[in-house]
Amino acid sequence: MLIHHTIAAQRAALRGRAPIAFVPTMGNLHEGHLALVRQARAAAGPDGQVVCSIFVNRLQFAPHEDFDRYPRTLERDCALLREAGCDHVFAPDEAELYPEPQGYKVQPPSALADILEGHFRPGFFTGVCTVVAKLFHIVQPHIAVFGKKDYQQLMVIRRMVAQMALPIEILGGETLRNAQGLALSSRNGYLSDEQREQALLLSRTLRDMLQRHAAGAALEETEAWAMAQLSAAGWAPDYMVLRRQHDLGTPAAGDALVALGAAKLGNTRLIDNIEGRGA
Ligand SMILES: Nc1ncnc2c1ncn2[C@@H]1O[C@H](COP(=O)(O)OP(=O)(O)OP(=O)(O)O)[C@@H](O)[C@H]1O
Ligand SMILES: CC(C)(CO)[C@@H](O)C(=O)[O-]
Ligand code: BAL
Repeated sequence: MLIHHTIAAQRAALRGRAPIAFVPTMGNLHEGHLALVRQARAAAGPDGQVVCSIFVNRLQFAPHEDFDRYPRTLERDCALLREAGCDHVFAPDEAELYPEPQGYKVQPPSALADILEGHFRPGFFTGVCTVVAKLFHIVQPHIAVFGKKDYQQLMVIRRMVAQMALPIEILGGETLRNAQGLALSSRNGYLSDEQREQALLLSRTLRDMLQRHAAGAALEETEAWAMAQLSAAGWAPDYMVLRRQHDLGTPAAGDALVALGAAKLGNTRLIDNIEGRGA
């Protein structure tokens, strides 16, 4: 496995073997990331190349968010990636990826990017699309793998690739959870032991939302119930909603559903989602 800190070195190293399968991350890797890398390895095949990028992208963080304290653990990450079958780690610093202020940006359509995560993190998806587009230009992958844990992000990237006619197949990776159901996330590292137990409420409530709705509860009633559950347990929920899987619009009868939620537990903001089928 090779580690590259410059765009030139990454580009030069990738000449030759195809297909290239790419997993973009912000580092501080856990089993969820490694599952995406294994998925990329399987998709690339023994003759292809797997690239994982590690870059904490300032553009997608608001000034009050956790950019500065986001964990940077490159050495440990590289050891895990080697084990998981990665061929190249692309780990540029900010001066390499943004040598001048990034004035050219990729702005996704409002209908998809200004709802849910984008509503509570204004500009987030512009930051994500800009860095992902730039990484795509550098790595030029044939395949890229994104986790379903960031459900809306996966959808935004799929639409970007389709509308921009990028020759990249986007694969979605299932959300890895711990034994109790908590979605693995780098930000779980901010939680105390007690908060880790409390954090289970997020996935449980999402699951309960799907069940309640399937049993006949109205959409608004189910969403209000979920918000109240979290608030009563001391969380500050941003949203707890049922949407249709296809485009995150308001579901109609028979649509395949996804329950999505984001909430703060103490100072830590967690997101999760669970796919299901409605009444
Ligand atoms: N539990 C998980 N299972 C599968 N994929 C995941 C999981 N957590 C994150 N990913 C995916 O890994 C990729 C990189 O995500 P990122 O580095 O932001 O990790 P993260 O754990 O989601 O961090 P954060 O706590 O910042 O949300 C994304 O495509 C994301 O959806
Ligand atoms: C896709 C990504 C690496 C872009 O910075 C980030 O949003 C993430 O880790 O999900
Ligand atoms: N996992 C999505 C990246 C972020 O929260 O900034």
